[in-house]
Amino acid sequence: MEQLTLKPITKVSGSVTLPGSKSLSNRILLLAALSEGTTQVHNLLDSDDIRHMLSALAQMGVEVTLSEDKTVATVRGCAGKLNTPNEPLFLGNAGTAYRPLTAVLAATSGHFELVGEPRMEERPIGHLVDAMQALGADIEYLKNKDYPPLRIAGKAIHGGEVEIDGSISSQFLTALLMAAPLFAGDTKVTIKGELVSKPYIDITIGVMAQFGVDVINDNYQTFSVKGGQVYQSPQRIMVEGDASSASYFIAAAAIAGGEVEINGVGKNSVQGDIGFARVMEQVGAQIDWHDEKLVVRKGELKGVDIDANAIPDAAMTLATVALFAKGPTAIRNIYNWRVKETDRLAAMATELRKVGAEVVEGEDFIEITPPQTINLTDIDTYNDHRIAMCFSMVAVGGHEVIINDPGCTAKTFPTYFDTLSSISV
Ligand SMILES: O=C(O)C1=C[C@@H](OP(=O)(O)O)[C@@H](O)[C@H](O)C1
Ligand SMILES: C=C(OP(=O)(O)O)C(=O)O
Repeated sequence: MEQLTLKPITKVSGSVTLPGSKSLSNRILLLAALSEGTTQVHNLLDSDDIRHMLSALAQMGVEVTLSEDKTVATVRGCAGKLNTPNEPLFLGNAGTAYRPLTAVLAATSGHFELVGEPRMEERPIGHLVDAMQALGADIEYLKNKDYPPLRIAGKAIHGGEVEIDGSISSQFLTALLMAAPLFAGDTKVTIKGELVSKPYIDITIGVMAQFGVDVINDNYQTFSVKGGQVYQSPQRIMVEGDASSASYFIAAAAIAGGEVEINGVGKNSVQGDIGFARVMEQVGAQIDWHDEKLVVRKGELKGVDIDANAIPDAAMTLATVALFAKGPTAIRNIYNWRVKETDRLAAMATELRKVGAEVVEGEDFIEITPPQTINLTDIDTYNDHRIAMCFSMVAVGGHEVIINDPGCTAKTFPTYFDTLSSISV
């Protein structure tokens, strides 16, 4: 296994440009593919999760041309008509590819098998399949009930009233909303349970609007979408920088600044994870907010106690910032960390204890008390890009750390360690 030794970093300073948002990139690619018209997508993320969406679209006959650096894509829309692929669609561990494709393909004529990495087969999808089956979709589990892989016989879906459980992942509702305009009639979706990760629904509704489809959101309880629509290409669309990826540089500057300019997200960001910057202000970071960039400096850091349900990805970064804050940090209402790339609550607790922190791992929370001294250790990353990136904060805090399998950042940020090194002193 590859290992990366990060030497102690005494200061970070300079400027970084964020890669495009994963959440926006995969939503935009799928809607561009389903559209009438050709869409030029700028600042597309080049990472594993996006590659899986691109190869699935190619297998279904969608023409996509990529610039040499793979950040500009020209997508020739198929106006809702996809080909039956010859092989199963392999979607890695990309939730933003697997879940939306499940709903959309169930409403598109053709036969499809959706497969993924072993971990994908442990990530639930039953709430989405239940809702689609209630609408008449023909979706079959190929191994275990409620989990991928799936076989889908696409067919006309009539729409109507449907309930969906929103308590495990917002991606199920995102998927249903993205498919709903393809249904013959109108759809009204009612949420069962408390909807998690709400800001991702705003991203979905925002992107759908850019492709000409309105969603009526009644207080995150019911959502209405008109049927019988074809997405309309906006012709040119720009992917904002990735706000979850920004979290590592915000944290690094707060711990070891220097001054770091982070280009690509700012006060106008459409991504909920920009909320991490507000949390870091509470922790003690000094942040200047611009329209499309943040400038972050170090501060006196103190532990906070937050409900992180709205920012599940960026909140992981707070767990390693906690190592360098005064007093304990609590991150609450994050049960669904357990069903992501790995069981992130268990993995974070284990690795934080290895560096010396005192950790309480609850069913849906984690409390971290910083250690007196940081142990030199290697960090297991569980094929989870965010664990690898989060634990680079140990080096940023002035302590050598060894990251096992650093290549796992390829899921969303293949150049992460080079970018961190470019601002490290
Ligand atoms: O819709 C999206 O783009 C995402 C939603 C979130 O998942 P959950 O809704 O499962 O929390 C987030 O963790 C994931 O990285 C991306
Ligand atoms: C949870 C994540 O990914 P996915 O889109 O596969 O759910 C993530 O990127 O942290």
